[in-house]
Amino acid sequence: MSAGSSDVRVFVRIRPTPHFAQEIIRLGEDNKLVDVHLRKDEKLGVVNNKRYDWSFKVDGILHNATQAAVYDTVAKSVVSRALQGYNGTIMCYGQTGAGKTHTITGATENYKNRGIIPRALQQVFKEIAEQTDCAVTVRISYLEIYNETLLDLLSSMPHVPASDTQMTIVDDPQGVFVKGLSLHQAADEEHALNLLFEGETNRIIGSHTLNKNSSRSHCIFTIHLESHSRTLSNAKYTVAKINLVDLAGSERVGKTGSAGQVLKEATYINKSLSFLEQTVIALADHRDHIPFRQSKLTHALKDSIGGNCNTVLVANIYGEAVQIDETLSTLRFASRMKCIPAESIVVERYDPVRVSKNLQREIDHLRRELALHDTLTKRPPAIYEPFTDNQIAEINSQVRRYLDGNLDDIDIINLRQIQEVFFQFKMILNRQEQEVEARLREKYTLIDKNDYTAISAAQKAGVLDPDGQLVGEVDGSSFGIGVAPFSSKSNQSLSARKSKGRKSKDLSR
Ligand SMILES: Nc1ncnc2c1ncn2[C@@H]1O[C@H](COP(=O)(O)OP(=O)(O)OP(=O)(O)O)[C@@H](O)[C@H]1O
Repeated sequence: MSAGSSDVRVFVRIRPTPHFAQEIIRLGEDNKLVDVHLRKDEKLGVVNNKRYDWSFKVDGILHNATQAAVYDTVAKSVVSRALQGYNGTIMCYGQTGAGKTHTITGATENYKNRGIIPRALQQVFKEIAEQTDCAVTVRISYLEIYNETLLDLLSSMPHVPASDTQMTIVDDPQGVFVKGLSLHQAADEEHALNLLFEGETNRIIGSHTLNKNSSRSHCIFTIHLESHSRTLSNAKYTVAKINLVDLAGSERVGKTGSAGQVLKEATYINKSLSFLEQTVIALADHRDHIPFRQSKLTHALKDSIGGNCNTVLVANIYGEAVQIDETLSTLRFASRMKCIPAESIVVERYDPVRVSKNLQREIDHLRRELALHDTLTKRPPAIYEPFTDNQIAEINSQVRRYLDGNLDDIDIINLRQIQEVFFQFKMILNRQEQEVEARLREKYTLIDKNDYTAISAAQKAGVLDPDGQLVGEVDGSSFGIGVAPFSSKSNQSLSARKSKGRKSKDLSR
């Protein structure tokens, strides 16, 4: 497991407009400061509690930036690091119509204006082609969260089995995953782009005053990368994912003129974004409890916001004066995201097939090594295979002869033979104990030494004295205290004690 430092990084992207409110929104010369200055409301008087100035520190401002420049600034390093095994998330947040979908997906009809996802796919396959030491498998999934329901945007692909069961978000020690979401292996960039276009056509889009193509859902396009070494003996491999998140935009329904279904959707969107904000505040405050499970969105993003992930937020703002409340709200969210701690690590896994092959190779090597030593020291060769029935019978016979005094020593040959000798000793001992017990039962009625009722009855009958010693016979039967099975060690001594004296001759028969 290796670590890499990566705080949550935050960029502000401003949607181009001829009416940019430069008297209200001032961009720092270092391109890292956004100041918002509101004109004092004369009607409220000179002294009032209303705040008029804000300053937001970010990692970069993308003003009039091309799609290519946005990609290089925001995404390039996240993708490169994902190919080294670090999880990455790029998330676009902002009011409706501010340019989130334009940033993350871009204009599909215009190659120059393609967004982060198609560019990330291009970079992934380009870098994979350049790698000589690793073989990387790319898989794609595309999740939509619409009105708190999980939908698979790639379920219409061939080979995806129809499923009646609802998808669920599962917390797994290896990360959060969506059970039931289809994963599609993509052999090349073209194949991966087809998956993106397929998912795009299935997205739920609505229309309102601020955006005629407004996303009515949150969408997470995930590139799953599994990287195996080309050196076959190397069993380690890494798994990483890049989540590209296009959030639905917050909206003031009065402004957007939403009604009916679009209004219902807006309510769900605003509610889930409010839960996202609460989660971000809890993470930034290092609270013990983070309310990830409050909504599907926060649950699905549980391991994608900070923590073990290179997380980048693009805060999309619409820089017109009339949108300043929404801009302020987006910038506040952005500055909270910036406080979330993150330290991504590469989690290495082991390929069980390669591990087993390596171990077999190691065993073969050690056997050859041992055989060489045996030859040099003129020892009998070690045996690695299980004993045959004949070999076991021979060892059993040796042990018997040893116990009977007909064999002085059992030659030690190897570990496996020692284990078999011990096992045969145990078998013979068990069998002898059973025989002894059977003979005792012929002579005695054995009483369980813990069966106090039976012992007391025997004492009353006068066959056992108060110390448990045998004193007589009842109806011709002798009594002894023992327990079945007789071989139980704790009781054996007592039985033996009972047997001694009077019946030892019988036992030696
Ligand atoms: N940087 C930009 N350059 C050119 N056009 C842009 C830019 N940002 C946004 N647009 C245009 O603005 C319109 C709205 O953008 P987009 O759909 O991306 O907004 P959104 O934030 O995703 O909205 P919603 O939350 O409603 O889905 C689109 O027509 C888009 O092409």
